[in-house]
Amino acid sequence: MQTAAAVSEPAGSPRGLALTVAEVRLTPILIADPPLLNTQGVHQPYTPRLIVEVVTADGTTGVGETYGDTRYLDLAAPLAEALPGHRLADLNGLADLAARVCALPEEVSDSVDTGGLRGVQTADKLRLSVVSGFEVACLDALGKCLGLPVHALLGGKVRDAVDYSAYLFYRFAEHPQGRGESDDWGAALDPEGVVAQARRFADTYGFGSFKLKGGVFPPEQEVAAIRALAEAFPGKPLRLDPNGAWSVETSLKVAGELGDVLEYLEDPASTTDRMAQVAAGTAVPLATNMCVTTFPEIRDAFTRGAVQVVLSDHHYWGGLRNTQHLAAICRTFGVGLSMHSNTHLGISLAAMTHVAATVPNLDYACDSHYPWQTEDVITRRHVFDSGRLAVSDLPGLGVELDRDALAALHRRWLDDDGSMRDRDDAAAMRLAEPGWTTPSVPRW
Ligand SMILES: O=C([O-])C(=O)C[C@H](O)[C@@H](O)C(=O)[O-]
Ligand SMILES: [Mg+2]
Repeated sequence: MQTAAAVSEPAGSPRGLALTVAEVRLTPILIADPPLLNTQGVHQPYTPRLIVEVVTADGTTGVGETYGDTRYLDLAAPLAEALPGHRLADLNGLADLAARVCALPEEVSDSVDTGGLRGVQTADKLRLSVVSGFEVACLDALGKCLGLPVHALLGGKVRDAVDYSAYLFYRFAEHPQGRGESDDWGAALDPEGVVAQARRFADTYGFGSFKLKGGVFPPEQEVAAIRALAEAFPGKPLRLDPNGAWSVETSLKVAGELGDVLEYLEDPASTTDRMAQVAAGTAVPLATNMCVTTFPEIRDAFTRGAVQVVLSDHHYWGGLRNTQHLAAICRTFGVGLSMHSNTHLGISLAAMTHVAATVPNLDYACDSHYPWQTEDVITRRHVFDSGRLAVSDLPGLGVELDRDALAALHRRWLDDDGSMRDRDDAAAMRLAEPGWTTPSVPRW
């Protein structure tokens, strides 16, 4: 085991070498995903992720995970090539290195694409999403070398367990045209289906708060589903997230109808401007993982009171340390903080849990898609107990790569004809509803 002093060893010394990246492995994979509905369409049967491994000169391996669509892979490749020789502890240098070596795709500029479920798509955000996977891998390796858990490298945990929330989706029983894997959840397309799904989440994982992904059906149907949840789970925190599908007027109407049971309303309307108008007309807190997903968006949104809770996603924000910086800014402005989740595996869930453990102002139970993911690349799946995950004190992230599982999921990626390698919920929906296109917002 290395000592903490070894972090500052000269790079050429034997101990310094042990803390230096010697090799990077990138493994794109496709993981099974159920037919979950959102305002853009339905999840494809398989979704891409990228697994990052950094290997030190003494053979220690650290793992990270991030989005795996082609545009992320294109940026990850040159960073992987440039990383050997980089010191694990030089995390600040990672983003600089990425800025130097990653040529951005031509179609991404700093001002394009304000739509989509992941908020703006700027060049910086795309690159930071890639950097996040490398940062987590370096932290995992560093922790293993030093015998310290990642939360200790981030300054130390302030809690021993992190609360998660049940992430409910309207869903089909099967993927359109019977593609992909089957499961036994059945369809959830009405309030009864949503309550049954919530009941199973509560019974299996002990979750005590519930988020419903909305923007799928006309708002009155989703209001009815939230009312049904409130009746089935009296007093439990409830959230509704239509991913910006509503107008300001519709958002205010829903806030008025559900104000007594909602913990917060998540991205009822798209854009900071619309969110500010909604916030001005309701006392229901507004949360976002769409209009504040980058540092440059913070000032406008916070000074206008457009959002009361930021749902951080360490991938978007550039890693675990940037998430801590975001937390400090939120604290300064009196804005709440929690965590967003997209389809992800156990490496990212471990990373989320480590950073969440270090943030004093983590005010709400975090989102996680993890219960929907039946496949993983770690040897022991995370287990929610009473809706919480214990914070690991093992060195690094505390997870171990399952090489057989990784190889099988990579094989699926290799065998794919290209149709699953970039997430496209609208394309998947067209198989159920020919002619479907991504609805423009506001949809209602
Ligand atoms: O909270 C959110 O907005 C999300 O998690 C966005 C995701 O893309 C979600 O809508 C999904 O996976 O369908
Ligand atoms: Mg959201």
